[in-house]
Amino acid sequence: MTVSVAWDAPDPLPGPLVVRTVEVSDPGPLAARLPRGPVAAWLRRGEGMVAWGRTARVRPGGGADRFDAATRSLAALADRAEVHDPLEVPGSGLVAFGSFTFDPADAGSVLEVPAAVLGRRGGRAWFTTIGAHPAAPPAPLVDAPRPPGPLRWSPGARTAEQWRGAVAAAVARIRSGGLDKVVMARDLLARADAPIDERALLDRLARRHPDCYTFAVDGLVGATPELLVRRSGRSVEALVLAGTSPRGAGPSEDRALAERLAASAKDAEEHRYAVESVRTALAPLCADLDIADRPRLLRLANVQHLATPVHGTLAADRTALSVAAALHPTAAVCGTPTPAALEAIRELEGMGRGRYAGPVGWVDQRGDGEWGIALRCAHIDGPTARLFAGCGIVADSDPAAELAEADNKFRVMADALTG
Ligand SMILES: C=C(O[C@H]1C=CC=C(C(=O)O)[C@@H]1O)C(=O)O
Repeated sequence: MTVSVAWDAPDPLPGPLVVRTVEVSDPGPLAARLPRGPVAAWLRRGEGMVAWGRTARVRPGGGADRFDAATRSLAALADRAEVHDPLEVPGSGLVAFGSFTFDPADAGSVLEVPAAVLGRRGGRAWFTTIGAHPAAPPAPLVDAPRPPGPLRWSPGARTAEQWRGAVAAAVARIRSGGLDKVVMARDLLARADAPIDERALLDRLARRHPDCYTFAVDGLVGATPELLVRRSGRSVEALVLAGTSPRGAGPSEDRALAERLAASAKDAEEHRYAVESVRTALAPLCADLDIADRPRLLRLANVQHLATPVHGTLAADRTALSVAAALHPTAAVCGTPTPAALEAIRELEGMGRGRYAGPVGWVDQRGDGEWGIALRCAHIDGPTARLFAGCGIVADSDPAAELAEADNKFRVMADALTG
């Protein structure tokens, strides 16, 4: 396996990497500050970070150790960094944004160090420059992002009908034994007349989905509700999601749908597998681990989910990325048991997931960071967007209902693209 660190300056590395963080006055909505060019973002409820430019990029290739390979490259970079960071809050100083493939067999994972970062946490804002030359401080944008114009839509790897058939095949496989749950996903393609400006999507997503984590890393853009891990010192947190219902047209239908979700044995089963996969991964890493006994309801703009909060204390020092690596893939996106579910996904989905359903987020030089599961997202490549949505399948799943659920999940990105 190859690990490459590609610099936008000539090799070998251009002397020490200078990282400078300064406190700045409130910059207003972060997404509105992004200039044109490569961007990265992690935003929720007005806090988080936006980043631009590219000082270093690591492409660790495929393999189960792609997370370790990226971590080693980042550590080598941190070793030669000269960091001036008077704030020392999670995300200040040297920070990298990453997005990893769902399937260990797939190449395409990326960890990148931007040239400039604008962040806000707990009401304090900062600006960081990373690189041999200081980047320009954030200024009001002269080139406001343009939303995509008219789009042409087409099916991805499978038509709706074919995907329903794949879900039926997954149900049959579960009923025949050896597999308890598998998450089946599908993709959808949209094509614009001109390159899609990710900044317009970020702005819409962050405003419409304040309870989700709006993210962008190397063309993967979305708003995920699922927190794989937040690491702050020895403290870790996660929010496990699985089990979904639509939103109602009004409050009473909404409540009725929520009650049906809470009472559904099928959704409880889906959810239980996801929680147990997180417990199994975190228990060996934690000195204490607190997982709620019963899920609560998480209401989002287009769906409602069963959600279980998780809190723990790490037994030994580990970076946020290393904890994310230990957790991936949870049964919220793969299934139970993991190897049989991964095999079923490879055989039945008929597509490569790329970085959809993989960890996406950031890690700083202290090891703090936040990683979500890349859901409700699209891969933007020039004028094309490839949207993804998946659903947990258990023995009692109904393929038609799962198709409707996937359509609801597509809406997050479809609406961000269309207006
Ligand atoms: C796989 C996805 O959602 C997961 C997260 C929450 C609820 C899910 C479900 O109810 O099936 C999925 O496990 C997706 O949005 O593509």
